Amino acid sequence: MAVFTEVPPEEARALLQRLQLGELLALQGIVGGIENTNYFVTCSAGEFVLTLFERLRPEQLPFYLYLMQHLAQGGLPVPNPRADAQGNIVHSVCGKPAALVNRLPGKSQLAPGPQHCAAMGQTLARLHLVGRSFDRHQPNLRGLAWWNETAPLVLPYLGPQQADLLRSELAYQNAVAATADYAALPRGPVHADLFRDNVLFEGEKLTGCFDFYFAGVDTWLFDLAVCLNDWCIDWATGAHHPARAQALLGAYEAERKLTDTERALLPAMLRAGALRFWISRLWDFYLPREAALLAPHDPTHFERVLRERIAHPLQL
Ligand SMILES: Nc1ncnc2c1ncn2[C@@H]1O[C@H](COP(=O)(O)OP(=O)(O)OP(=O)(O)O)[C@@H](O)[C@H]1O
Ligand SMILES: N[C@@H](CCO)C(=O)O
Repeated sequence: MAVFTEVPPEEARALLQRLQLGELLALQGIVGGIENTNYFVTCSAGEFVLTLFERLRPEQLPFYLYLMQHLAQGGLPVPNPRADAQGNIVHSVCGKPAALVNRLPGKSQLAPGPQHCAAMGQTLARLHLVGRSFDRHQPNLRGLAWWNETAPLVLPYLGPQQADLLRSELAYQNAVAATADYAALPRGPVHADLFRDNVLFEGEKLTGCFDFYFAGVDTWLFDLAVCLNDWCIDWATGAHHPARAQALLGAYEAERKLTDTERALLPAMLRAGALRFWISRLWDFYLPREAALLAPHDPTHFERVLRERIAHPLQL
């Protein structure tokens, strides 16, 4: 359970009052996530999700919250943060920065078929296109600079083969990032963590994308690679699942065609997407915070995915 901070009902009531959302009817801690404290809040005005930010600094939050608002206003099924009478969307609860967003309907589809992947591809392309008119800027804080900083912290815990892979892949990604082709990739606000457990469906209809707290400005191709690495693989081996990958890419390209440079760099970005989550999972596993100990994600999964991406680059 990832409730790092217990929220007493009085604190939730005070927030609802500030936001003019009526009476508190129920407050329930959400078991699941590993980054933030989350509660479902039921009140007279409806159902909401309260998030207390445990790691992010208050000055980093407006980018995420205004991006969600921008995307929601652009017609995407994204939670829309509630503002107080002064227009503030970053609140304070139990001394932590916090946000209250509408609860989206639906359930995560953890065993998606091609139809779900197509819905994901279409929504991802729309998210990129609607994001073009968002005027705030914050880099992807889990990008190359963070990989370079964090790899030395986890290397001491790895065996020699893992350490070799981590060092050589990091060197490869630094080299890719220095090329003119990489600099030419289209970019904008990206979600950067759009895994199956951050998306909701009712049947085959995609009804929600949430957890924008790793979003940032980065290449659209990186975002696409993160999705392909989670939605379109054989979960046991990490190998590509061709039918699902085709469905996701086809639906994405029906909204926005990939450039030739993007097509050429997709195999490298698939490796980058695997490396990013291998490093963050190693970091959470070997250098955990207290509550994160309860449900660390398996780092070896992304080691496998990375080895697969290197051994069998995706042919478009
Ligand atoms: N707006 C929303 N509408 C419906 N359910 C939501 C919403 N936001 C969060 N949830 C629920 O809360 C759970 C945890 O949220 P979230 O994934 O954002 O937490 P986190 O700690 O940031 O997680 P992660 O480990 O994925 O980074 C989700 O799995 C989902 O069930
Ligand atoms: N999606 C991440 C967790 C952080 O959101 C992972 O699976 O490692």
